[in-house]
Amino acid sequence: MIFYLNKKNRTQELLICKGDFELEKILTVHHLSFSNGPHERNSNFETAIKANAPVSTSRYLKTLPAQPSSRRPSLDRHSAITPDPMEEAPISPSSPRSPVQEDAPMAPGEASAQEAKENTKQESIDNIVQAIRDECLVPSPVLKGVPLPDLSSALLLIGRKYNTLTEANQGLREECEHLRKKCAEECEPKYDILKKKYTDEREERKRLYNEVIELKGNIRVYCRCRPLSLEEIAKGSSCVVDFDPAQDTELRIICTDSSKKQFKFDHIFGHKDDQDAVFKETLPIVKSVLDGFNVCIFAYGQTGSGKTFTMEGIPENRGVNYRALEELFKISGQRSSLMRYEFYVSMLEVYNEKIRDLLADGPDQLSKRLDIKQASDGTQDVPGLLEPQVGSIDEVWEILINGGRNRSVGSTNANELSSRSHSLVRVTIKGESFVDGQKFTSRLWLVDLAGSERLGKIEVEGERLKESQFINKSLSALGDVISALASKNPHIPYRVRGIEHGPVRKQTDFAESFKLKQMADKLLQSEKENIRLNEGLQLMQLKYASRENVFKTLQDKVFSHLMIPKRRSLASFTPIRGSLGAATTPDKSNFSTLASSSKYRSPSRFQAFSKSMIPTFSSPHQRLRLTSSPTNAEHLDGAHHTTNKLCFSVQKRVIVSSPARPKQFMHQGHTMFNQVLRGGNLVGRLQGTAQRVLCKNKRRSVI
Ligand SMILES: Nc1ncnc2c1ncn2[C@@H]1O[C@H](COP(=O)(O)OP(=O)(O)OP(=O)(O)O)[C@@H](O)[C@H]1O
Repeated sequence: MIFYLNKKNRTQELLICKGDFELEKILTVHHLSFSNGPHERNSNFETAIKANAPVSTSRYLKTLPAQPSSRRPSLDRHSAITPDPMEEAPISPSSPRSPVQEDAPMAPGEASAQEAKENTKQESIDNIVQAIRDECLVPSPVLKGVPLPDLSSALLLIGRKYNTLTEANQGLREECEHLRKKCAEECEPKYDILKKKYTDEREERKRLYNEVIELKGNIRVYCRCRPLSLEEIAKGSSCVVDFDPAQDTELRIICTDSSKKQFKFDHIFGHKDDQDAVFKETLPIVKSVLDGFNVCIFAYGQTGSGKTFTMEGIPENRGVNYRALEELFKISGQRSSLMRYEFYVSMLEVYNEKIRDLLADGPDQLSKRLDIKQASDGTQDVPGLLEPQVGSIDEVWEILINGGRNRSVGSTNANELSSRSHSLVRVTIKGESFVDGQKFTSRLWLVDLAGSERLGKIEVEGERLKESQFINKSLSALGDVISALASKNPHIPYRVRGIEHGPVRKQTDFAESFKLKQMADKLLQSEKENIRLNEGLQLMQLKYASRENVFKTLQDKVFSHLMIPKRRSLASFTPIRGSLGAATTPDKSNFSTLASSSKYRSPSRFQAFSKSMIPTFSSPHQRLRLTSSPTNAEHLDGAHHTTNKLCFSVQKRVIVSSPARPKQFMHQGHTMFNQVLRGGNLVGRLQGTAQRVLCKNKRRSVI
């Protein structure tokens, strides 16, 4: 061991080297004085080292190197510990000779041996220095410039560098602490604001996303036309799809009778569109899973149309499943400072109406029957389904490959590797926000359905036939479900009525929806018309009520007029029988009977009598028309002039010649009218209208 001192101010550093010059550690020694001789120095060393580190001081002192003068550390005056000539020789075999030994005369052989030893020593020192340089604790460029033999200077430089760095480090620590405090003081309120902004922004993004989805329709349908296979080309088959790339939402299928059937989709991919183009369209909806939305993407179509190619793809041209998961991992990496995500993958297939776990190991596990159960939160689950956690896309790919191997496929004449089951990949995502601690679990379903098959065309039998029947049955059930969901049918023919689906159904026939819209418009129109007619009717009723009232008042007046001042003249009065439209001849004998009877004197009796004699009219209009009609006039002229006159006089009094009366009638009529209004619970608007009608009626009467 070698000790060197690097003294700085009142703090000194003890550089402890292992072996020859390999720096082992640096100890800080406080208030160490070396000025009073070696003994004191030794004891000071011991004290200092004891105070700083659990090391054996005597051992250190004994191994203090006695270097040749030429190589003795030329420490500066502050850092020098010169070896004590009184000390015993170093124990270390590698230590150089002591200064005492250096002065003794040597034999020539001994000298050359000594020289060889020195050279070896020098070599080892060089190696050590080189090692220090290479693995230097302080790789200082200054140190690299130090000449090799000047080890003490090198160590000194290391020490100095160390001190400087320690000071700098301390300074940086303090500065860092200061900045941290300042940052906490200044940024905490800003952080809260930012956090709130972030939360609001996220909510807004969710809301907008929902709106977009709503506008576009939750169910989006894309169509992909695969290119003709080599086999089809060889057979001379031609493409039955008529598709204009400029109009990427409309597609026509050429039927066998050359007629065309038109279909509409959200987007149509032609045979030149690759896997990437297809995936890009699904990307926004896939991304939404990371915001907590449940998503299902499924491929549906006839056998051999390219469903498995689209969903699974091939290793050199991977499909939606792989790309979706790759994207999810990518985005989760980008959001790693804000969110923590966990991914779990399951794979299952529905084969002949049985659920099989495709990730199960061995035939026993694979044949284990699984069921769909409704969870307490209303979601559906398959208890017992394996759901390994995945941390990277490579793990996912491995799982997809393994699961795919377990899938039931068979050969039909429509597709050599036809899927005989519906395959489902379920990705469960558990997310947690670092900002507000919000947690969610969402699911992405990637479904490759078995192809619909025309049994006559694919000519299957036995097991394949059974499979085909199951496939077609389940697809038809799915068709019913989708149809019911899309048309908002109250009865959904499967369990899951909680599904939210968008208001827009892209696959809808537009002509049909236009028809429906027209019908709805008509209905609305007729409802409006109905309301208008009802209002008219009420108005008419009011009119009628008010006129009836006027008529009643007139009638009363007529009879009171007849009864009191004209009693005598009534002797010549013959009541009119029957309707005025066919007015009867006045009958004097009747009147005589009436005049002599006691009934005559009683106004009420008279009223009863007159009511029976004077025809009633369905409306005041009718009465007015009647009294002034020429037919009536015919009956009222000649011998019955008095009666006629009376009639006219009544009319004249009431309607023409009595200016005070109409006002009074109007008041009475008004009061009655209000009563009618109240009785009929009619509103002020009608009241106003009716009042106008009443006045109008009155005016007409006066005229
Ligand atoms: N877009 C495409 N480009 C090139 N080849 C395709 C494309 N789509 C499908 N193919 C090829 O057509 C063949 C049938 O496709 P695939 O097996 O995916 O059909 P499928 O609809 O899944 O049939 P099934 O319902 O019987 O399982 C495969 O050989 C596939 O590689």
